[in-house]
Parts: sequence; C-alpha cells; structure tokens
Amino acid sequence: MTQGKTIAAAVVGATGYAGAELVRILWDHPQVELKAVTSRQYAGQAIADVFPAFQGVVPLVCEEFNAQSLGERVDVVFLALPHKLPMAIAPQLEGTNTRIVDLSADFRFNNQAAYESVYQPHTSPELMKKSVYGLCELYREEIAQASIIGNPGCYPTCSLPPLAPFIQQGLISTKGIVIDAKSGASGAGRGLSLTTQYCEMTEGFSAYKAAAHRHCPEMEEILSREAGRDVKITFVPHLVPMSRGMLATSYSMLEKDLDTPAALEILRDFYKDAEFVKVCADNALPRTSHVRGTNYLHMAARVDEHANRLILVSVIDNLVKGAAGQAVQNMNIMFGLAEGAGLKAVPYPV
Ligand SMILES: NC(=O)C1=CN([C@@H]2O[C@H](COP(=O)(O)OP(=O)(O)OC[C@H]3O[C@@H](n4cnc5c(N)ncnc54)[C@H](OP(=O)(O)O)[C@@H]3O)[C@@H](O)[C@H]2O)C=CC1
Ligand SMILES: CC(=O)N[C@@H](CCC(=O)OP(=O)(O)O)C(=O)O
Repeated sequence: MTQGKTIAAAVVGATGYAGAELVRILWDHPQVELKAVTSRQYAGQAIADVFPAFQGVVPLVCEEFNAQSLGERVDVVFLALPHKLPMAIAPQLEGTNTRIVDLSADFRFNNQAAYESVYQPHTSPELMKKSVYGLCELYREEIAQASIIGNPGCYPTCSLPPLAPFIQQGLISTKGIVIDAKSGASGAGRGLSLTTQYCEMTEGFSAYKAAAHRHCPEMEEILSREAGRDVKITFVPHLVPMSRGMLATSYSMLEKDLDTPAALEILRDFYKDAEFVKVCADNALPRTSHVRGTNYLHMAARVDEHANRLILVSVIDNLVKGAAGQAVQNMNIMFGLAEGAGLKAVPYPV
C-alpha cells in the first residue's frame, strides 16, 4: 500500500458516469488506494481508453467483477451499477471484511414493500434491513456503524436536506408538500437513450414522470421518518439541457408564523456543523453553476407570506453530492476519516 493510503477501494461499474466520478475522486483521496475498477464491456481495457480525461493520470485497467478477489483485496467496494443488480452482488461480499457503499436504490429503503412498489421483488431483504440510508447530514451516527450503505438518489439528496429541519420541528404541514426539481442529462446515465440525445434535449426542457417517479417513495420514507408521521408528497422532475447539475424547489404550507429571516436562521442553525451544506446570503438564491464538480449543497429559504407558504431552493452536482461525492463522504464517515477527505477541492467561481 502506498504510504499514507490506508484504505483499499474498488469501483464496480467504473465505466458509467457515477463510477467514473468515483474514480476521479478516489484517485486523489489522501487515504485511499484505488485498487480495482470493473466493467463487463471494457474488461481488459484501460479506464483511460474509456475516459480519455484520465490519460496519464489513472493507469488502472478494467477487470471483470469477481467478489472473492475483491473481498481479499479491498476494504470498501463502491457499487455503481444499475438498480436491481446490487441486491444479487452485495451478498457475495458477505463473510469478507469488505464494506459496501451501493449507489443504486437496492439498499436505500427500510420498507421493503415501498421498494418493491417501484422496483422489483427484493432478493436480499436481510441485508436491506442491515443497510443505512447514507444521507450524511442526517444519519452520520448510523453511517459510522454501518457495513452497508444505500447511497441516496440524486433528487432526494438535493430536496430532503432543506426540508428536514422544518418537518422535524413541525413548522410545516405534512400534507400538500410539492417538490419540483430539474436535473442535467448525466442523471440518466451513460447508456444511449432517445430522450438524452442532443437534438431531443437542447434548446428546451421538459417534465417527466410527473407524480410517478421512483424517488417519490424514497423521499416519503425519509420525510415520514423525520416527521414521525406519514408524509405524502407530489414530486415532478424535469430534464434540462446541461450535462450535470440539479435544482430542487419545494413548496410547503406553514404551520407556525415564520418570516424569511427566521426560516434562513433555522437552516443556518441546523447545518452549522455540516461542512458541505451552505446557506446562501440573505439576498441570494442557489445556482447550479456554483456547485458544479463539487460535493457542496447550497440552499435558501423564502416565506411567501401572502400565501402562507415556505419555499426552499437547493442545488447540487448530481454526479458528486448526488452520487459519487456523497458515496465517498459516507466512506469517510464509516472509516472514521475526516468527513471532507478527498472532497474539498475549491469550487469553480464561474
Ligand atoms: N448518474 C447519476 O447522476 C446518478 C446515478 N446514481 C446511481 O448510480 C448507479 C450508476 O448510475 P450511472 O453511472 O448513471 O449509470 P451508467 O449507465 O452510466 O453506468 C452503469 C455502469 O454499470 C455497468 N453495468 C451496466 N449493466 C450491468 C450489468 N448488467 N451487470 C454489471 N454491470 C453493469 C456499466 O458497465 P458495463 O456495461 O461495461 O458493465 C457501467 O459501468 C445507478 O444505480 C444510478 O441509479 C445515483 C445518483 C445519481
Ligand atoms: C435525468 C434523469 O433521468 N435522472 C434519473 C435520476 C437518476 C438518479 O440519479 O437516481 P437513481 O440513483 O435513483 O437512479 C431519473 O430520473 O431516473
């Protein structure tokens, strides 16, 4: 092991967008040695042939996934595979000392029926019960004890943190919450699809899966946990013509008297120790360009007094805080490292 690099890691599905972002972050991580990257299609080929940006920087060659080999070689495996595969792959690593951070939805849910209502029958329900939802800012203590993490979806990562303090403190109604969110195209992954082709998505944008997206039950489970009662939301995602970035706006009815300065103060107080959450200046609203390529989440609040509504706006980079960055933040917490290790590059100013 290279000096100072005490944790050996592997990325399974390294040739997808989230997997490649993991390679980028882990390669520079001061305490991690990235030992293996896997792919079916590109096994035997250099990762730098798949992503030329890595030429002369990352010399790794893609290998076929082999649970026994990874279990012997690494301390942590990141699964950056499509949903429904990790529930079959993760059990193969049981019995080794290897911890797992899964970027798919397979280990995000506590409620098996909720998972199955939008995905498929779960074949590893025992492992699902052991897993911890890796929303770092809310579940740090459980994450520190976990052997398997369900890394949250990008829309929940962006939308839930601003809502959490208000729902926990009973300041907003648990009824009638609306989340309207916009994502860049990398959220759909690297596979070819008509909707993410240049001509289909440039110079315009569209809503999709209105009130029918699989992140709705994921968000409802967490909001219900934080509220201590059942919460139902309306969620409408949109695809916008940019490669990465996400913005979520939520609308909730206020239960208590609150103005904008008080709402901002609630966010600032709740996240005062969270190094990756920044509440915007009083007169500013978040912009996706300010978090591009970073693990930061920027948020702001406004009270629409004439309608008695709380409006929360938040932004992330879907591939970093929304996927690979949060996965590494989870690993840092699991292994007792500084939470921001490998994640603190200075953001682009424009
Ligand atoms: N993109 C994003 O913004 C976010 C993604 N995620 C989650 O991260 C995971 C990866 O997403 P993303 O990177 O976008 O997806 P991609 O489609 O870009 O990449 C998928 C990866 O999985 C591998 N793979 C695909 N099919 C199989 C298979 N049947 N068996 C084994 N390996 C397979 C692919 O390589 P190969 O085919 O060569 O094996 C590739 O490396 C998903 O679960 C996604 O939901 C979570 C949050 C945000
Ligand atoms: C733009 C776009 O298509 N986004 C994806 C979100 C994917 C994601 O990041 O979340 P999961 O990890 O749960 O797949 C979608 O709506 O399916």
